[in-house]
Amino acid sequence: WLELCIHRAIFAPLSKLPGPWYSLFTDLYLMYKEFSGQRREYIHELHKTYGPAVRLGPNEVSFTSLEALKEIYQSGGSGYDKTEFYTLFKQFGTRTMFSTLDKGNHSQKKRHIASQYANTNIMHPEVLGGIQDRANAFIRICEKSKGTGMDAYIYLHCFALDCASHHLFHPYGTKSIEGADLNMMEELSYHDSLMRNLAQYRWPTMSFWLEKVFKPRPAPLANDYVLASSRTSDSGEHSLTYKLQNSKDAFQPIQIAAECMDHMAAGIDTTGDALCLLMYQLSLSESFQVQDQLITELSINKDKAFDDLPYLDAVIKEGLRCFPPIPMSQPRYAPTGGRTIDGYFIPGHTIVSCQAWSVHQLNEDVFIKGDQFLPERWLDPKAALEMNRLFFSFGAGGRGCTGRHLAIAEMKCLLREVYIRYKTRVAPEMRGRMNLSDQVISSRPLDQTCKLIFEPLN
Ligand code: HEM
Repeated sequence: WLELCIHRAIFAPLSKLPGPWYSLFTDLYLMYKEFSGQRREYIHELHKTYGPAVRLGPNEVSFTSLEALKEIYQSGGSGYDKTEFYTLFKQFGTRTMFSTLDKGNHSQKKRHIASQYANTNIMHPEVLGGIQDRANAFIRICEKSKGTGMDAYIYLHCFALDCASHHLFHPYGTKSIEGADLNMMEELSYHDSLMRNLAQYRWPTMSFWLEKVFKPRPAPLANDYVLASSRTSDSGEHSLTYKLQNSKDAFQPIQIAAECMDHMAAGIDTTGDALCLLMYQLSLSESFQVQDQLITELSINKDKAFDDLPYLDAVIKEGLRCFPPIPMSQPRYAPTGGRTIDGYFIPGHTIVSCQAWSVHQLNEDVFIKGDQFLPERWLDPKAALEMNRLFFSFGAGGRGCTGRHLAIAEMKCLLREVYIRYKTRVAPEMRGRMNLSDQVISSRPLDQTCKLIFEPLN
């Protein structure tokens, strides 16, 4: 033990990195922060104290610089391989594109999937029409609320579920906004599986016993729905099911179901939370001026496509920058032989990562007043170019978010339909706390409720 401690303190390459002294010897304190839902903020504070490269434990380092982000996530196209952390995201016992660890297997799967998420496919009437239909359904709920507080958290998550399932299974998408599949949205979004997932990740050899203490999260409605819908033989040509079923026998039925389940889960909380956190911010009195400017842009450009509205684009970008739905570390292994990152030698198999929360706030030369919600910052093309390089809400490189065009189309479509008709403000009876509550990799509003008032314009 003494030898090991001396080695870690003096000779190990990570001893040259800045970080708290105890991180040389143990990651117990990091684990305590993880289990108490404070990992993201803990790492953020460490970066504020120690700078852009911080040792988190004897085998783990976090970075915030552009150089590190490019090296870890974009070098060679897809960056470094994922760690076993992603095993937590297997579906039906199967590795999906997201939970595949190595580059080779990942790019094989991605070859069959990516085209269905390309912007040209998302803009096809079959896909866009589905999003528009769901946005119209959301507006009907706003109309019904008649100026009283409506829980936007619920209906925005329903919107996200309906849009994702439409893209996966068209014409068998859910209709949770109307109430038919509301239980499925609740089953997928209102759960508390942080402890179970973290315990499984940290002590995988004890899985058998952990299963007894932390019961698996049941999702019978979603499982049945996905298993049945992914087997239908008449799904739309632009849906993911169609593409996977016709991918030259590359996917077995259970793999198709697993992939679809993964994308449905990936699409609900991310897009739902992003919209909820953004609409809440817009509904605070301090953002009324932003809201007014958005309303003006929409009202004088009624005939324009949502992609031709620069202020709408800036509002969404700034929302995702300030409140990234995946604000936490995206862990990767340094390749065999080690690499130099940010001027430090990092041995092979060290866990390295960046977290969007810190990347977006601590690069103050690029994100000036980074802790403030200022959509205008995206209107200057030169500044936007710099900021885009550090924009990490969708990850980066070949393993970044496949669904980003779908998510952006959903967000633009919904915000346009809302702010062309309504001004929103926080309902007086709103008691829910909107602070970010960390889950395993994503964060969500702490109390999972957000009451807003939709006041008709004119
Ligand atoms: C605002 C909404 C969204 C955000 C912020 C978001 C963010 C992300 C991020 C950060 C990653 C990379 C995570 C990592 O490497 O650890 C990711 C991956 C992924 N996302 Fe999203 N996502 C969003 C919406 C969606 C939607 C709507 C879908 C599909 C319906 C989707 C499907 C995926 C998939 C399949 C991956 C895995 C990509 C791969 O491994 O190649 N996402 N997303």
